[in-house]
Amino acid sequence: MKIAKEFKWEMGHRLPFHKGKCKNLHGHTYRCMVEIDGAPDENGMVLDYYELKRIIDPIIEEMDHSFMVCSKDTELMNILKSLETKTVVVDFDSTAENICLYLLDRIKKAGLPENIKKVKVRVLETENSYAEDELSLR
Ligand SMILES: Nc1nc2c(c(=O)[nH]1)N=C([C@H](O)[C@H](O)COP(=O)(O)OP(=O)(O)OP(=O)(O)O)CN2
Repeated sequence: MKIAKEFKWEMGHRLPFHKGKCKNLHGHTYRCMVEIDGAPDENGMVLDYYELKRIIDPIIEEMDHSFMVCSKDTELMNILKSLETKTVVVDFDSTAENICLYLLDRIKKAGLPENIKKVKVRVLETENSYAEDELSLR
């Protein structure tokens, strides 16, 4: 049985390697759908939506109203440091695909109950495009 919940955050980024407009500093209203797959418990719940929110919200909160920057983007790292603005420093370029893998890793590390066998994350950068991947937990 699968259940899912959608989360949303505002975040700036840039893709320094990009030949088009995405090399510029810009932001998105990101959305992600977190889907978990497992056996329902004796109350008929795979996981209480409240519990799912309790696990995922802190990860989303770290990114909300921040600027995601790759540690190799030294020019931008220095600017963000001088601005003393909220940043999320990562070791990858902030493509939707990489953010999706990042979220899967963070969710795995946050820990989900034993009955959850799989987690799937879909990251939407715009209304019209998404990246999605899934992870087996057991
Ligand atoms: N495979 C990927 N392609 C692109 C990514 C990405 O993460 N993975 N990212 C970008 C840019 O960040 C860009 O901001 C988003 O591009 P795009 O979807 O083309 O944005 P638009 O607003 O122009 O498009 P809509 O049609 O409004 O969705 C580029 N490519």
